[in-house]
Amino acid sequence: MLEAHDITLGYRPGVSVLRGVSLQLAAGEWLGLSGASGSGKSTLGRALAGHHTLRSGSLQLDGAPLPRHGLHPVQWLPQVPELAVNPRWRIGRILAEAWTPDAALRQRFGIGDDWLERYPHELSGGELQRVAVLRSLAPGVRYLIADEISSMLDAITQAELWQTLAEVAEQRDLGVLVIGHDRALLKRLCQRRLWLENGQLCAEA
Ligand SMILES: Nc1ncnc2c1ncn2[C@@H]1O[C@H](COP(=O)(O)OP(=O)(O)OP(=O)(O)O)[C@@H](O)[C@H]1O
Repeated sequence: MLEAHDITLGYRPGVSVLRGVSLQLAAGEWLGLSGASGSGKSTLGRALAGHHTLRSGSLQLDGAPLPRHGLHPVQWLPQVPELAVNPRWRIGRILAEAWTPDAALRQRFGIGDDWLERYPHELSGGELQRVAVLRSLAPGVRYLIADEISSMLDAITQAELWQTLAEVAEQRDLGVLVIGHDRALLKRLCQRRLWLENGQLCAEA
């Protein structure tokens, strides 16, 4: 279980983007998160993946603090995959730095063998997003924060990406927090959905 207890954080002194936010995400669960633009969804997603210093509150994985070093068991996947990869590395090296997915899994994500020799700018945004998703699935990763990851994909590629991710998540019992503005998509993917407003979370129907 991934848990946030009463977390508060912000960027500017005296201004908190999140104010006492608590949530629980179980292994194997898909949880949706939406809210108006600027409400703090990405901030919360990055915080869960250990990218922010909290002003107060805590994060726990199975009742213990999250590790400070090594592979983080919670991986944040940003909308813009360029943020997740080194632009000067070829795709093969980008993947290998995280782990070595086998050819069958690469194929399930539609990643061609010839891509491995290319640089990130030599792939489309949607292709690079699939690389970033596969890269995040290293053994030891338990939770994914999918922050608007499919909004730049066409409908068919989007459906294929979610289908593949759902299969892998089920096999590995991964918990997934899906952040997005597309409420129909969140409703389809997630058993439970939350809404972020004024720095606080509430349940969404
Ligand atoms: N690095 C930063 N430095 C300062 N302020 C930031 C930073 N990142 C985000 N903010 C501010 O924090 C608030 C929350 O931003 P965040 O990106 O978390 O919102 P969001 O709900 O994900 O928005 P969107 O739906 O538009 O992606 C916004 O007011 C934003 O301007």
